[in-house]
Amino acid sequence: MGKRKRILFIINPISGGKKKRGFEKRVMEDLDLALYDPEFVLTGHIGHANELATKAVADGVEVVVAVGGDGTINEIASALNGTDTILGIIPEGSGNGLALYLGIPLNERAAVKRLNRFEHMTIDSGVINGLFFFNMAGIGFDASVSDRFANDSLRGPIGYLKAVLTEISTYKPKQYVLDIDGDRFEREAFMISVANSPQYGNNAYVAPQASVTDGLLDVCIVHKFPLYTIPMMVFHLFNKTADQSEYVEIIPGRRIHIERTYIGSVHVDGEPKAMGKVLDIAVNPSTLTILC
Ligand SMILES: Nc1ncnc2c1ncn2[C@@H]1O[C@H](COP(=O)(O)OP(=O)(O)OP(=O)(O)O)[C@@H](O)[C@H]1O
Repeated sequence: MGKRKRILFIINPISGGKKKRGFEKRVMEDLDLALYDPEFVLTGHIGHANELATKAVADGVEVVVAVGGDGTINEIASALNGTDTILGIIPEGSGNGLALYLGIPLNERAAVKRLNRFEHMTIDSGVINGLFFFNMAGIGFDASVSDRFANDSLRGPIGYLKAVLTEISTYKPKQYVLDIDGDRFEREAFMISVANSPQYGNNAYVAPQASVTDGLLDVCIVHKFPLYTIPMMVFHLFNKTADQSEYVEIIPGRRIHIERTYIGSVHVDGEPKAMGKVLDIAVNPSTLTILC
């Protein structure tokens, strides 16, 4: 038998509103212990997963598994990005955008068993004002939603829905100037998402043509739309046809510069981050290896 691979499970105890009690015991039943030598640790605060993953990389751990949602994945993947350490995902979030896109099962046991295949792929990452993202970053309406969601104790898809419905009745479109690979665009937008993967989470596809391996980010500009078109917009989102909506414009690019008229939240893989009026975004091709 060859040397077993060190695998560290970093568990977010609050993500997705699930407690994850007994997680370690269940993993020990399903993980291939001839292949892996597992360790487990719980996160205690925001940023802790990043600290733990940075240490794991330095210690030569071969696989670090994010047990949580896109925020937990972001913290861990930011530490693994550009290194040889491989990311694993057990989706326990509210949206699970990257996991759903990669086809990782939402069922915990199935996701653990899938780690035993040790099949992996290398994906692109994005960077916005120095912060990495792997799924999606965005400004406007969706950033306001992530701000509201982060400050609400209700997690899970119901928590998201509540944040969306509260925000949609009051949100006003804003002015933006964009430069995408040297082409200038002036737009009034409801929101602008910069997509590495096609979906936010919960199978809501804002940029259906996006790919995590094409060396591009898809800039998805959602224009002001009349309220009566909301059912149609929602249909497009879940039918993977957002690019066919007359209110949606999608422009792929590698280097994106956005100027806005206000400072405030930008969401980075669903987590709100305070940023200024100027946003510089770029894609880094093939930087993160993930078990899938
Ligand atoms: N012990 C903890 N207490 C409070 N917050 C924590 C703790 N550990 C991690 N966090 C923070 O919880 C936040 C939410 O985590 P995560 O994004 O994984 O779940 P989610 O928001 O429910 O799912 P998704 O991003 O898929 O919608 C992250 O910002 C993370 O830093």
